[in-house]
Amino acid sequence: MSADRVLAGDLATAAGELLMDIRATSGLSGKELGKAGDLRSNELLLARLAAERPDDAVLSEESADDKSRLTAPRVWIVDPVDGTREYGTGGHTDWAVHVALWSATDGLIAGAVALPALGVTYLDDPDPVAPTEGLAATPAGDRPRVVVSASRPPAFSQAVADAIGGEVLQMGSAGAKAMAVVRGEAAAYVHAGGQYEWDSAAPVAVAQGKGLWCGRTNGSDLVYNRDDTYLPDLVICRPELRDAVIAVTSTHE
Ligand SMILES: Nc1ncnc2c1ncn2[C@@H]1O[C@H](COP(=O)(O)O)[C@@H](OP(=O)(O)O)[C@H]1O
Ligand SMILES: [Mg+2]
Repeated sequence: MSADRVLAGDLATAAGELLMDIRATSGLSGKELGKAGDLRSNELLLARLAAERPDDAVLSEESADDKSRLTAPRVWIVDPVDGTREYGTGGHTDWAVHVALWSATDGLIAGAVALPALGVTYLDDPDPVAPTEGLAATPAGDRPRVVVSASRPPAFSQAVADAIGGEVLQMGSAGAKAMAVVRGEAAAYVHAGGQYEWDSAAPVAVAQGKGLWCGRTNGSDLVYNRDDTYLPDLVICRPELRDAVIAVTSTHE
């Protein structure tokens, strides 16, 4: 396994353990807990990357954007807490730590998504993931689920579900929703209306590694390490559903 992939996994796991510790011992909750978690997880990720990959650039949700990344051959794209709202709320499993590595020649070349509340970290390797529950409640039936943002569900959510004979399920965190597809708890994750590169880079690296289809809602490729980090829409789905999903999402722009 590549040393970069191992490092991505180690960093996401370590930051996730720190976040669990902060949540258990800080006495904070809600927005205050989210703020503390963002800050301390970011510090851990930046310190470890500076020590172990001093020549690489970093793009983090919680750091000022250093534009030297635009000419760097390798850029780590990290989200110290994805699903900050859910992290701050007791009892949620749908929040994540994202660590991805982008290369100027090959795009996303390593990625890890930790789901700390479930004690698991997924890597962008091709190893199969056994079907699991834990993010979503056990479904009543066997209809495929389309996971969408709980706070900002896209207007086309129900139309996508109808197109694949499925149902809509709201869940926090882009990483958790992407991992719900990886884990077989959902068939597709669709988003529109706003997001940034750090929200999707690591989830997409992992999902692509597992053979899922990832792209924009108009069917085009996701492009990372752009000057403007706004990357507002996203589809991650089982490859056989790609055409049916895009047929709906591409007409809703
Ligand atoms: N309309 C929007 N504009 C900007 N960011 C958005 C957004 N909708 C979702 N996001 C971001 O995407 C991530 C997943 O959101 P959601 O849980 O709603 O699916 C969150 O990241 P953070 O928690 O890292 O801020 C959230 O801020
Ligand atoms: Mg995020």
